[in-house]
Amino acid sequence: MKNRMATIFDQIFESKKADVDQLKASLPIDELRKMVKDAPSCRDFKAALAERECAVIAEVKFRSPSKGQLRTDLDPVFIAECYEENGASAISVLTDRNFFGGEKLYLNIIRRAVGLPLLRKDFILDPWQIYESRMLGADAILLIVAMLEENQLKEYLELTGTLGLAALVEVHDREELERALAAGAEIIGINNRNLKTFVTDLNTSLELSEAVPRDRIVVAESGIRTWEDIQRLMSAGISAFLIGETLMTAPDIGQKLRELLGKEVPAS
Ligand SMILES: O=C(O)c1ccccc1NCC(=O)[C@H](O)[C@H](O)COP(=O)(O)O
Repeated sequence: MKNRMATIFDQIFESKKADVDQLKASLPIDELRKMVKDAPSCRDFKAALAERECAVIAEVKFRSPSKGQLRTDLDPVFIAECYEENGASAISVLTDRNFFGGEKLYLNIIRRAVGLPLLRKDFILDPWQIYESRMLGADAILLIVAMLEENQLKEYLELTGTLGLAALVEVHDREELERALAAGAEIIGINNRNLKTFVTDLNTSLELSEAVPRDRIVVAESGIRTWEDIQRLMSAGISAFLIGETLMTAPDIGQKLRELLGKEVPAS
């Protein structure tokens, strides 16, 4: 990982690396590579974002490092169906168990229940996980610039494309954005969450999106709570939004999603 001040990513990196090392020992990458050949084709994540004026990637996320447990009724399929019925463009599925209460199995069961493209939200440190994502039923993966060296980012982006997956390349600041653009990222996620304080600030997306060429898709990530937030981001030309906590903590998930899409006025 690149040299910088310690953040939550350092803890996640150590834990993830230990998991991946164990997995690689039990299933060598060459075996996994052979298995991928029989995987069904991917749903088009990028097109799903591009075709709407306001595209929400709705996240299935039961726990977070910043807020702890978000929801106790753990029914990922019910939540995904609710997202699809109420206008989501894609679904983000947390598969990290240790920090986010996710499961890899969720990708498989959600894929069988809905027709939307699925983003595997995890911490990718090794090509093994990219092949694994394809096997698990993901249509797109998250590549976090802060967790990857320059050559890794390029290599992983290339492999992602070769396997038919899309990549959401996540940045937190100007320097990471430049690295993402130089690596050829087509979908740039701008994360509004400060990794040291966990405070979210939509100005991060507003400011950094100005430096993204118009032929790339910008996804504003984290801390989006209202239709007004979305309108503010849309006025800066952003048209895709990754939303977890606001949906997962809502008493009526479907209603909250319709509100975020401007299809329903919030109850006062
Ligand atoms: O969600 C967290 O607390 C968190 C902490 C540290 C690293 C990453 C974290 N979240 C990952 C995400 O990118 C969010 O799940 C995603 O952008 C949705 O954010 P939100 O709508 O604020 O749940």
